[in-house]
Amino acid sequence: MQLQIQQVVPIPLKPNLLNRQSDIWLKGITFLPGTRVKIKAASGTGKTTFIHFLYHLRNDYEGNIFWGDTDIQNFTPAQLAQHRQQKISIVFQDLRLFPNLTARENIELKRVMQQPLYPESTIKEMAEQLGITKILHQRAGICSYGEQQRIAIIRALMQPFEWLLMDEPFSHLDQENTRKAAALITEECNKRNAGFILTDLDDDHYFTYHQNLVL
Ligand SMILES: Nc1ncnc2c1ncn2[C@@H]1O[C@H](COP(=O)(O)OP(=O)(O)OP(=O)(O)O)[C@@H](O)[C@H]1O
Repeated sequence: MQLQIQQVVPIPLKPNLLNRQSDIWLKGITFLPGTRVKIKAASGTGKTTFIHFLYHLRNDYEGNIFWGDTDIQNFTPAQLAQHRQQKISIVFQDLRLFPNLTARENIELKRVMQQPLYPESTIKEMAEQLGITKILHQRAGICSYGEQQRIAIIRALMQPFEWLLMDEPFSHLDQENTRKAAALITEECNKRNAGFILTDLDDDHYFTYHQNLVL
């Protein structure tokens, strides 16, 4: 499924953005299926805002966002729910784990929210790959931010998707753990022929991107 952004601008930020150069705001841009897109921008320039527009958590923008042929504003609640279960997955910047559930329960909830894509054993396999097996039984709320980030990444990989949205997904990880997480994400996207959109403050060398954009 291709994604098209047409002349999008956040209404609250419009006065500030009109004087800035951007590859995305107020532009026409297409993200082809299965491609890897990096969006780099300084703090406070709208990365989270843009990701929330794509996931339809916010709609205070002008312009249009098309997932395939459908303007996201025209999705019914049922279509949006199905879209989020089958077509797009997300790693939020603020992670949004349930603090009183264990790491495993947070991931398991996502696994069973639709016809499960993977057996339960995959949770342990991915946790081993990312080095968080020991905290799977621990409440997410007492896990370190780096551990929580890895839980959120595995949770996002538990469901089917054509696009994975990731908002500064490695901000609490050291280089070695980022390398491992990037390898797992690449493997999972390749299995699904899926694309991803990743935001970050700086350049990185963990992926080869098809599009490298500045917000
Ligand atoms: N609903 C809103 N109304 C008005 N301004 C908002 C709203 N939401 C966010 N902003 C402002 O929009 C700007 C961009 O915020 P956003 O969180 O998208 O930036 P960001 O690039 O993700 O930042 P960071 O890298 O620090 O996480 C900020 O100045 C923020 O205060």
